[in-house]
Amino acid sequence: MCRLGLSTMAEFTGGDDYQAEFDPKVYLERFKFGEDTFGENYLNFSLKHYCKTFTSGVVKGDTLIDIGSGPTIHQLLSACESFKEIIASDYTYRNHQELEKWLKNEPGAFDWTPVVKYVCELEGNRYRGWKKQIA
Ligand SMILES: C[S@@+](CC[C@H](N)C(=O)[O-])C[C@H]1O[C@@H](n2cnc3c(N)ncnc32)[C@H](O)[C@@H]1O
Repeated sequence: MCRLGLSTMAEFTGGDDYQAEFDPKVYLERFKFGEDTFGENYLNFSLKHYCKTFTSGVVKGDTLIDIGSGPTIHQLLSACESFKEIIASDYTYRNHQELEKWLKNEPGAFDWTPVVKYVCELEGNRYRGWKKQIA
């Protein structure tokens, strides 16, 4: 059994701290392939595990609700084929704005193309223009 003491609990970052301090643009820097070693290591690791989890066929259903999506979609890519609907959510308005910008293809939106292509390669190239399916 895992017991969390008060000192451990106090280290969690609260929603208001994210609202005040979390900068989506800075966070997104780590999702640029080929530009940052730490970010690339994290991305490679997490994408491989998301792929393994969702292509296993064990984790699937009608609706997936992602709590604390931040300004990112990488965590949802491999889940697209396993759920009919995916709901991304976050506490901060700046993260909402960043995702909206990407959804609407607005200038300055983060370019997820290299990440999407990498995930498609991991999954055996099942790239089928999935963005068109986003409502
Ligand atoms: C470190 S980011 C993770 C972003 C993304 N899920 C990823 O894997 O890269 C954590 C996110 O959780 C959000 N968050 C923190 N507390 C939350 C809460 N109580 N409800 C919803 N989102 C929350 C923050 O705004 C922040 O965007």
